[in-house]
Amino acid sequence: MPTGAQVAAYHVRPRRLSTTSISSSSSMITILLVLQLLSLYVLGAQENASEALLKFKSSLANADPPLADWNSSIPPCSGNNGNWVGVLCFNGYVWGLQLENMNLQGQIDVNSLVSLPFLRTLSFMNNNFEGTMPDWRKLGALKSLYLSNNQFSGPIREDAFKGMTSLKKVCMANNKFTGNIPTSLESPKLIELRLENNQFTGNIPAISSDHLKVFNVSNNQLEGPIPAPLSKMDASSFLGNKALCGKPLGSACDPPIPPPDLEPFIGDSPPSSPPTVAATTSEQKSPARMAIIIISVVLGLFLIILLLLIYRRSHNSQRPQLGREVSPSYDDEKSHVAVAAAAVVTSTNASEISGSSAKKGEQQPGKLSFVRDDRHKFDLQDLMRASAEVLGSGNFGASYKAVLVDGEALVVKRFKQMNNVAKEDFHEHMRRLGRLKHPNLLPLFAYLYRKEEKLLVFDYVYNGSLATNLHGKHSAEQPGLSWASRLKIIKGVAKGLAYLHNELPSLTVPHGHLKSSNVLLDNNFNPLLMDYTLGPVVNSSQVHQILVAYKSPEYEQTDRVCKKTDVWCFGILILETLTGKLVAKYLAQGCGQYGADLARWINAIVQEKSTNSTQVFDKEMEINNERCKPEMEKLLEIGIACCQENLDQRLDLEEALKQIEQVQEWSADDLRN
Ligand SMILES: Nc1ncnc2c1ncn2[C@@H]1O[C@H](COP(=O)(O)OP(=O)(O)OP(=O)(O)O)[C@@H](O)[C@H]1O
Repeated sequence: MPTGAQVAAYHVRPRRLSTTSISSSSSMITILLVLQLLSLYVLGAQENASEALLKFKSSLANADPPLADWNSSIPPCSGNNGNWVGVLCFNGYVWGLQLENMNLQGQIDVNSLVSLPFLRTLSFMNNNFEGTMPDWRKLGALKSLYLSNNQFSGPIREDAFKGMTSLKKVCMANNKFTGNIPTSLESPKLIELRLENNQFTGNIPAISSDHLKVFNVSNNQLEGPIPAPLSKMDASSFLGNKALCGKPLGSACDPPIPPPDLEPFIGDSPPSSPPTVAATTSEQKSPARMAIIIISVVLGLFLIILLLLIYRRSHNSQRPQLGREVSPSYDDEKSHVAVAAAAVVTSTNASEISGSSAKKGEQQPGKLSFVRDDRHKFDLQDLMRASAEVLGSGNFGASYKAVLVDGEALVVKRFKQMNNVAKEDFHEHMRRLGRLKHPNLLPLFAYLYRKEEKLLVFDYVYNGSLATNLHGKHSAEQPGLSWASRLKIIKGVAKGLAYLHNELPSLTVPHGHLKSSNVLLDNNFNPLLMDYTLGPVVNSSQVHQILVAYKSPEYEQTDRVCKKTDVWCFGILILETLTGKLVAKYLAQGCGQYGADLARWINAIVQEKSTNSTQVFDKEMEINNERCKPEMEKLLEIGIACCQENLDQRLDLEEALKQIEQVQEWSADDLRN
């Protein structure tokens, strides 16, 4: 975004020119002329911007209807307001394009954007752009570039970002990029780089920006050592690759293979003595000798490995094995939980070791604390023996599904941003969570306390989350959620929330992290809230970044959250459930500027509702069923009333629940008639 100073500086250019050409006789005339020139200049700039954007639009496929209001009858910007959809303005200038979720295809005509001097941010996320990476270098002043969730493919040239030294955020996740990660991405100002879920190969370049906060290359085909500056990132940022090694992953890297020109020295003349001309000549003449050397080295290595294996076997049979035995069929990602758990074991401090069966001197796992009496207990070793897979990585860290030997499926969630709370306070809070009991809450049943990280253990829920059910692929066998299911889910969520509010009246925001991936669905599509009531133990410096509640308008405006903040999160959940529109990226850390984007997301739904109330609903529901439609509309009204920025106008939870229950009663009546 251009600063006022930048814009002023830009205005000054024509002023200097004009002052030189005007005589100094009358300063008044000068000022008038300057102002006139200035306004001509601004008008000119507006026209340029219109032209540039219309040229850009003409290169797109499917631009109408989403960009239908892009036309020259009105300038793209008035002050800080964008008159054209997706155009971000400052002081009358275009500083960004945010063309997301529009099903856009075709070419991105970078050249046409060159004449927008203050363009700093571009987002084309969640569209259908295909083909190779456009050449952005002509937009050298760009600060953020969001291309995630498209179909871009092929390799990216090494110098694709050369000279773009202002880049702070680059998001290219969920495309089909191949080849190496371009080294030109090493912008010194980089804060965020997201490349996950592509097909990048080779090594990770040494990206070393001091500002880097978000980095993700998971689910590519990368290999080799993780560069040292990136070792401070979370391990989940590197999962699902071909063969990455080093910190923060558990796997150590192999020592580097000696360069080929050193090989002739092995077992021959000492490395320090330079090869004689005679020796060199004889080596060149004797490939057979080379082959013998290579074979002996390979045989030697084979023997060493064999000896190591024999030693490990006899060693292991003498003492219990720590960590899961990784069967050869497990892929890298699945075995990672064992690595994670092993990390917990090896660094557990002695006072936490479960005592009863511990033999002196043996390494023991940390002790799991169980918070419910109605569950059978097991220890961390059982967990480590479990087969495991990564479910995903959220704002806190990764979550793993682990199936115990007896077939019980669990979810282990790692939390790293909970290390500022005193140990006893943490235990007390976990016990408090353990006492909560409601049909719409997923119960916490065990946890592990370590200073640097915490593990929380829950039941695995087979039907997935509301998010995956809403936004995943649907087919005849797996249809989308029906209206009745959605209503049942919303009602259950409201009841779970109301229970938390009643049970925890002293908490400012009793849930604090409500979003569709934190609502799981049991076999009967009853919702189960998870990740609730974590606010009191999350590091206060990170709550804003991590918890959804802290992305609310009131937090942005007043730095405070309140009970109605949960209602705001609930309102968004209702709108997402009814429209099927993806909101996750607006709530996620990083990609996208939060406040304005989310407000726009809500407003777009409100506007769509007023122009065509059927259009706004997810087509997967029975939108043409005349008996359901009034109910859907009523629920939508409630959702909107929960999303009001103004706290006085926003429903309180009790009222929202009451109104939602009425929707269901009408539904039952309707169906009976
Ligand atoms: N108990 C569970 N049973 C089944 N799936 C689960 C369970 N817990 C989490 N998941 C799913 O695993 C995935 C990762 O969850 P995780 O909680 O780590 O991230 P998130 O919900 O996306 O973000 P956040 O960390 O902000 O809560 C999500 O799709 C979530 O719905």
